[in-house]
Amino acid sequence: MSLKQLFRQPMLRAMLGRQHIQALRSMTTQSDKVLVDLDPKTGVAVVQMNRPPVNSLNLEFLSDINNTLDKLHNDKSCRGLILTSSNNKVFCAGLDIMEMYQPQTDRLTEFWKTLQNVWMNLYGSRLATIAAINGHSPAGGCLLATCCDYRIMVQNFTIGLNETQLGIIPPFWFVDSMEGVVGYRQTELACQKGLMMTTDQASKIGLVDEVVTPEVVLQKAQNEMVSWLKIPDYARQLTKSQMKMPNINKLRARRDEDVQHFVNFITKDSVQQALGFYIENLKKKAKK
Ligand SMILES: CCCCC/C=C\C/C=C\CCC/C=C/C(=O)SCCNC(=O)CCNC(=O)[C@H](O)C(C)(C)COP(=O)(O)OP(=O)(O)OC[C@H]1O[C@@H](n2cnc3c(N)ncnc32)[C@H](O)[C@@H]1OP(=O)(O)O
Repeated sequence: MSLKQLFRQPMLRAMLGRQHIQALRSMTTQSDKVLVDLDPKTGVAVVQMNRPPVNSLNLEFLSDINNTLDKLHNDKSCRGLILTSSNNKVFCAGLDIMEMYQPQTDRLTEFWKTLQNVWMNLYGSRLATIAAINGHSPAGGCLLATCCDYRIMVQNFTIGLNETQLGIIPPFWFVDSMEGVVGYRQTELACQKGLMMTTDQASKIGLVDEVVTPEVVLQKAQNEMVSWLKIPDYARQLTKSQMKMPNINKLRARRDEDVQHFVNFITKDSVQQALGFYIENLKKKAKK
C-alpha cells in the first residue's frame, strides 16, 4: 500500500486525527537532507539540516531547504520554525566551496539564485524562527542563523562571516543580515576582518542571544518559541515584515545585478587561485 493510500484509511484517520495526518504527510515528503518534525499540537517545526559531513550548501541542498520552507509556509498549522543540524559539531559550514571552484557558469548562476531565494524565504518568513546553533557556523551558516529571529548557540563553537579570509566578499545582503542583528560598527569589524567568533565572543556583541550546553539547546529553543507564539501572529508578522522588508526589497531590486557581480567575481583567476589554496588547506587540515 502506498503512503497516499495509507493516509486515506478511515481507521488511521480516526486514530490519528486530521492534523496529525497532515504533519505525517509533510514529514514523509521531505528530502533526507532536510528533516522536518512538525508538532501539530504546538505548530512548531524542528528543521534539521542533514547533509554530511558538514551541511555545506550546494545547489540541491539549497533547493531542498527552499522547498521545505515553502511547504511549511503553506501549512496553516505551522507557526514556528526551529532550525538546527543533525551533526552536533557543525551547524552549517556555509556555501559548498566546490560550487564556486572551477564552476560551470550556468550552474553557478542557478546556485546563486537559489541562495538568494533561501535568504528571502527565511529572512522574510511569516513564521517565528529560532536558530538552535549546535555547532560551528561559518559564512553561509552564519547567514542562515542571522536570518532567524532569535539565536541560541552551544558553547565552544565558532560563528562569523569569514569570507574575506577566503579572499572573497560577503555580499551586501549577508552584511545587511548581520547588521540587523549587531549594528553597523560590529558588522564592519566582523566582516572586514572575516572574524570567526567563539560562542562567548558572539554573545558579547549580541550575535547570539543565549549560550547553552549541548544537551539543552533544543529544549531551550522550544521554551523560547513558546514565548514568541504567545504573541498574536498577525501583530508579530507585520512588525517583522516592517523591519525586514526594506532589506528584502533592496535585494529584489538588485537581484540580477547581484548574480552578475557574483559570477564575474568568482570566475576571476585571482579568486579561483585563492579558493584553490583554501580548499587545499581545508583538506590538509581534515586529514590530520
Ligand atoms: C565589488 C564586487 C562585489 C561582488 C560581490 C558579489 C559576490 C561576492 C562573492 C562571493 C560570495 C561568496 C560567499 C561565500 C559564503 C560561504 O559560505 S563560503 C564557505 C565558507 N566556509 C568555510 O570557510 C568553512 C570551512 N570549513 C571549516 O572550517 C570546517 O570544515 C568546519 C566547518 C569548522 C568543520 O570542521 P570539522 O568538523 O573538523 O570538519 P573538516 O574540516 O574535517 O571537514 C570535513 C570535510 O568537509 C569539507 N568541507 C568543510 N567545509 C566545506 C565547505 N564549506 N564546502 C565544501 N566542503 C567543505 C572538508 O574539506 C572535508 O572534506 P574531506 O573529508 O577532506 O573531503
